[in-house]
Amino acid sequence: MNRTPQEVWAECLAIIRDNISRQSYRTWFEPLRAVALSIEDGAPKLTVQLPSRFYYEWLEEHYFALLRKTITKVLGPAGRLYYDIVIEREDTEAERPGASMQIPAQPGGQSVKPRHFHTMSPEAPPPRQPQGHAPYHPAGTPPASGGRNARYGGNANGPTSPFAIPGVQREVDPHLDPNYTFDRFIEGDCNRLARSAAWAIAQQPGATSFNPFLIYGGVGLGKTHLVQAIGNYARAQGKARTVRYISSEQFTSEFVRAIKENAAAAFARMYESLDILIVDDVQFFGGREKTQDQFFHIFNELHQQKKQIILSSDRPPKDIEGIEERLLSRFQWGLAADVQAPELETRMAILRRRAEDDGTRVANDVFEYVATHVTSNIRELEGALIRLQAHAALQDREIDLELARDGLRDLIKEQRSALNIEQIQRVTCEVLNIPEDLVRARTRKREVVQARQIAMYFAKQLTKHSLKTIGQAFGGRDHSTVIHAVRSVEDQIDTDPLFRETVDRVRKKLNLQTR
Ligand SMILES: Nc1ncnc2c1ncn2[C@@H]1O[C@H](COP(=O)(O)OP(=O)(O)OP(=O)(O)O)[C@@H](O)[C@H]1O
Repeated sequence: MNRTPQEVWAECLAIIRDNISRQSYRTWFEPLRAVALSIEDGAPKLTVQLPSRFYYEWLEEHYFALLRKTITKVLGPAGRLYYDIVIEREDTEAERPGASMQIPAQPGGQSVKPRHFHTMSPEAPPPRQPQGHAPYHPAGTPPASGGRNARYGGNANGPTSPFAIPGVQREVDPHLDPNYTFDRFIEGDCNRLARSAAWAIAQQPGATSFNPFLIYGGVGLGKTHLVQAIGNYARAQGKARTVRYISSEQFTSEFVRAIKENAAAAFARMYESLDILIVDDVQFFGGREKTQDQFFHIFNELHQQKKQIILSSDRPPKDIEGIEERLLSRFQWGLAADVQAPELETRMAILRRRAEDDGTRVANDVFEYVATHVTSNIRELEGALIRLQAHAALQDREIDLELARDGLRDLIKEQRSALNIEQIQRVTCEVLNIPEDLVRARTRKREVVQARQIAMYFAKQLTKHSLKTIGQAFGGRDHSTVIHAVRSVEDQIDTDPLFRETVDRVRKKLNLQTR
């Protein structure tokens, strides 16, 4: 082979460029570099370097078919494409067994970047979810009696209860929103564990050790989306016949109604017949003893039968109040995974994806502008985009930076007055490039302590919270730790120019949030 990798890749790029928008090309393909061309087992193999794992995931998700077609055209049907992903060093590596790698320092005095070779050939794609949502059809006609799904009803009060319609075989309404799919869920550091576990469960509901699977995290961070994606996927792929998504509040009112209508037994039987039960916001079971008791029995029955239970909560299981110990401990039998506020990169990707799905043209810098300013949660991020779409439609204009500034002025003002400790933690961690949860964790690693102290310093400067409240927000530390942090930051600002520069960068970014 006497062509260079760069020449081959240039040929590929020419094809790719003709097939996608200029903006997508610039974002996703221009930063890629061809690094090797070889023959392996008689097949030509081109290796391109990607700036991060994020690119890899994005390319695989969005451009897999195009890449395969292109490589086949340029290198022939046996041609293969390999990715070489440069992964930024994670400060938590030392704490994660198996995640660290011994890497030689790169020439040129740059900070060491671990390199991780991840190979991917177009012939061997990762498992992918088919597009769309297949309607649920029970296999054949439901059994007349005896089958699990046939066991509804027959109660003295007639067919008023949704669980009891004598003689009628009912299909369980899954209550799933078909838009909540894995395909539409953007993965980032903030949700990686939860997303991976959800994906594994969707392949084999009830058969993994993640049973129950509990996702927890703040408002609007994708818990409902992810738990429903499992249900949608499992149904579409025939991995589960009966799925039901329900919020804990709806479950409670259904139960209350079932009792009133003398249909509690039918209620329980219906839930116990499910292949997958998804209960959202389980924290609202708190204080409802009868409902908890009923749920406890359903839980046990399903778990014993190796049926999948999926739960969500706005806080970790140990912090859920008013729930009986026996139920709480069951919540922790499987896997509890958190979702956190997305980092800038993920916020931008979510916006981009939403705009693409809606077929809205949005200037590239608008994504950055919106994602920089709307940081609280994904629901608000989507709300900001909808607002811009409305402004653009009304004014018959494209969504550019000027329109974004105008359209979001009020929203951003609101955010300004609402700068809170969480935002300060998030921004500080983004600037210092450490995972946000570590500032609330026990770790004493030097860089984490530094980020924690800087965030405490700004929390003291920029919010009206007491030292005690600030300490609490950093993993339950006391007020003296906050005083120490503030002094330490002030001292270092005076004595260490590099440190001062770091603090300034955080301050600038915080100002950006509030401008
Ligand atoms: N990672 C993601 N990728 C794409 N869209 C997302 C992602 N996370 C959340 N969303 C979208 O953000 C919106 C809010 O998400 P969702 O309702 O799942 O949040 P939640 O955590 O369940 O919130 P709540 O606690 O208020 O119920 C939804 O429209 C959802 O599709």
